Amino acid sequence: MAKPHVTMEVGNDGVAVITICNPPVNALAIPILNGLAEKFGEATRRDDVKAIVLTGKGGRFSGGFDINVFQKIHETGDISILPDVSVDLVVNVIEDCKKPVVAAVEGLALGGGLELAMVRVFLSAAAISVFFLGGFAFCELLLIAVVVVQGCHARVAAPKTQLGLPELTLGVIPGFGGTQRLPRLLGLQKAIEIMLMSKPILSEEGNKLGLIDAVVPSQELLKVSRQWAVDIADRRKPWLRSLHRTDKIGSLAEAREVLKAARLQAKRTASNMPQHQACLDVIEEGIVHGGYNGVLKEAKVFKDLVLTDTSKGLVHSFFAQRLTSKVPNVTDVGLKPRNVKKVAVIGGGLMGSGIATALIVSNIFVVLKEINSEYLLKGIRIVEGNVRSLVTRKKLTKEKADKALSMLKGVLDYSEFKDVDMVIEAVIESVPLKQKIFSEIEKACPPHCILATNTSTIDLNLVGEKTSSKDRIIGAHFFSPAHIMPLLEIVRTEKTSAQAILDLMAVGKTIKKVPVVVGNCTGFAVNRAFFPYTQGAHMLVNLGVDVFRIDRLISSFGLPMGPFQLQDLAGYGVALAVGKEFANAFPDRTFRSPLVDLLIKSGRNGKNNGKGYYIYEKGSKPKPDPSVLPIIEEARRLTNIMPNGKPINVTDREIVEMVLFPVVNEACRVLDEGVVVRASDLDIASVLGMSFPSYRGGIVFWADLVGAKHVYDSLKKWSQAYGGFYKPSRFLEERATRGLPLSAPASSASGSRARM
Ligand SMILES: C[C@H](O)CC(=O)SCCNC(=O)CCNC(=O)[C@H](O)C(C)(C)COP(=O)(O)OP(=O)(O)OC[C@H]1O[C@@H](n2cnc3c(N)ncnc32)[C@H](O)[C@@H]1OP(=O)(O)O
Repeated sequence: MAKPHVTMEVGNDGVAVITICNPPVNALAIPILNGLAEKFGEATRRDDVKAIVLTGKGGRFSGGFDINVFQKIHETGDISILPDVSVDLVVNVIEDCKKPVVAAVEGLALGGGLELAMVRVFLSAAAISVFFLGGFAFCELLLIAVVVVQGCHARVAAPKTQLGLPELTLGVIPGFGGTQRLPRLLGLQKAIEIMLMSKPILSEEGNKLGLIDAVVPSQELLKVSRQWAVDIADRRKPWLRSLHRTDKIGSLAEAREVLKAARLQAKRTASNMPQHQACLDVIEEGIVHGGYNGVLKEAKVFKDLVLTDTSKGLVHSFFAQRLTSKVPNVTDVGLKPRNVKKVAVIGGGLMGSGIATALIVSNIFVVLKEINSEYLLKGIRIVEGNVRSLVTRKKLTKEKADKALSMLKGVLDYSEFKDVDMVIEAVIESVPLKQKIFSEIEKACPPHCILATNTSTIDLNLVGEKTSSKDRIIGAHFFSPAHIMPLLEIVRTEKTSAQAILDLMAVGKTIKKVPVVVGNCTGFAVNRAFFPYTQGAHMLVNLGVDVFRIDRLISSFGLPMGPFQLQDLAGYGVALAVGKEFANAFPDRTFRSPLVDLLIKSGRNGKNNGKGYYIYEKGSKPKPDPSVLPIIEEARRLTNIMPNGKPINVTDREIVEMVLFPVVNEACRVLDEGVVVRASDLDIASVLGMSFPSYRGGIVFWADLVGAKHVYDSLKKWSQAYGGFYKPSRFLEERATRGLPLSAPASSASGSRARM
């Protein structure tokens, strides 16, 4: 593959077309920034160049600054590798260039990519200044506010080009001046929305808002951009005169109101992430003290944020998610995914209907099978409801919803199965029933058909025991609600063929899930690692800690709700069934709490009947129910584990750790047994399947930030005080004593047993 580079071609029209070449997304890697500086310098100097068009190769303008650089900083702690001179040279040279520059934007212009394209609008004239941050020199652009704009500028875009500043999703803020320019171009409200929600807009909307000058068909993009550049150079099109624009920002008082509302919103939705408030501070600086000061503050804050744990976690999550699509011996052996056009889903309950919904909205034809017309009708109604709710939430247009529903066919027998490419069984968790279904579908389906089960606990070898198609048997473990939750665990046995895995991965991507390939064990990767989560919480309650305090602390840590509210939401039946499954599989480390049984006996079933740990009333938030306290007391009396009969005294931090370290401990076993290909797969699975906060990077990444030694020492101390539930695993002990991160590959630690 060619190294990242920048090309320049000068045409007879006097236009130099400068092209960023760094597939697949033309990330602004350091060689690209250097290349841009060089080519802009050359174009500025050459007499035969009168205008410049900046574009990206391969139909994508640029996906922004190279995120690998952030990762390197996180690994080494060396912030000096952040480009200073090169970035500045680029900006400075582009800025200083006295020739018109037109950005020809296609596909996407994100982050630094969009900021490059925006440069000329806001910046009028530039000079370089050097200032010092934390001991190293950082060249930065100074805007001279009083100089009338000499440059000119335009952005021409192809239809449906994505324009956005998603830097906050990486724990930083826009760092090439985006915090200052976007509000001036789009107005404060819209710019804040784009930055804080990291939500791109399309070129059509950008055109309406004034960010894009023209939207033209892709095949005409370069031609029109060249002509535009020539027209500006020849003064047929006006030179944009943009001093420090404030026309779209409004008065200071109005701006402050908008910022205040945004701050409140960010406090509610992103309380643990510093980049949101920081971004608003930087925007405010520019509004109150002018764009120049805003740019200076942006540069400083950007560098501070790159070093935060939040940025480390989010950048890790970014790469971890993408790494899941690389599965040794599956994606690297030259196989091609086969086309899956028609899928049969067996079972029209919540899971089956959710899966069917996910498939049809992605244009895959679905045959939904039930055992009788009453159940079938119910299933179809659920699918219709799911699709309608996607329309209500503006995730789907009405036309697409109608098309999706036309791709669903309900059936009561197997006659439609003769040409399906995949079956996904989603019936109740009963081994004999699943075995019967699998031996039937083996006969009813064509020989290439993949036979998948959505079981969340049953051993796949058992499911396929009565078939002779073991290579086609695979787990497709969706998370509820299946049409919304982004994780798809693909469970393989020793016999599942690489082709079947690859095909299911491709289907997963088509239906916009993140497929993570895992091994076959009780609970697979996510449920297995998280089974001690609820038990850890119950252990604490039985040790005398307040239920609502635990929930509050876990929510403040960043999970969407605490373990008890989650139990209310899922229903106690689920809690009991799952608890039993894990107690059978891992009796040595199961804590048996009588609390759920007592709650059921007292007529509670969580959110389902409006009575759980919380009171559920329509239209209001769940309220802690004080009448649950005597039931908890009864549970404590039965377990009798409080030392000297008195509640334990624990800090807030210990509470969070006593719930989550047992999860880390089980995650260690998952790693040790090779259930996941790599630790980062478990990280992303925990984020997407359990809503573990992505800004903490996932369960293993977070544990490594905390430190394996601290996790190990704590668990050891608790296991001595409170028993085997906390006993550190062999893997954790080894990593902690050898000073190795939990995420280090098995080869870094002798004795680890990778089984995949
Ligand atoms: C100073 C500045 O203000 C700071 C910045 O600009 S920070 C960067 C801001 N930009 C972003 O956050 C965009 C990040 N990228 C994305 O959202 C998506 O990759 C995308 C929408 C561009 C493309 O999505 P999609 O087509 O699904 O491809 P996707 O699989 O995600 O990416 C393709 C490859 O490009 C890489 N990539 C994408 N954006 C990248 C970037 N900005 N830097 C480095 N690599 C990047 C991915 O890691 C992946 O690599 P792989 O093939 O080795 O796994």
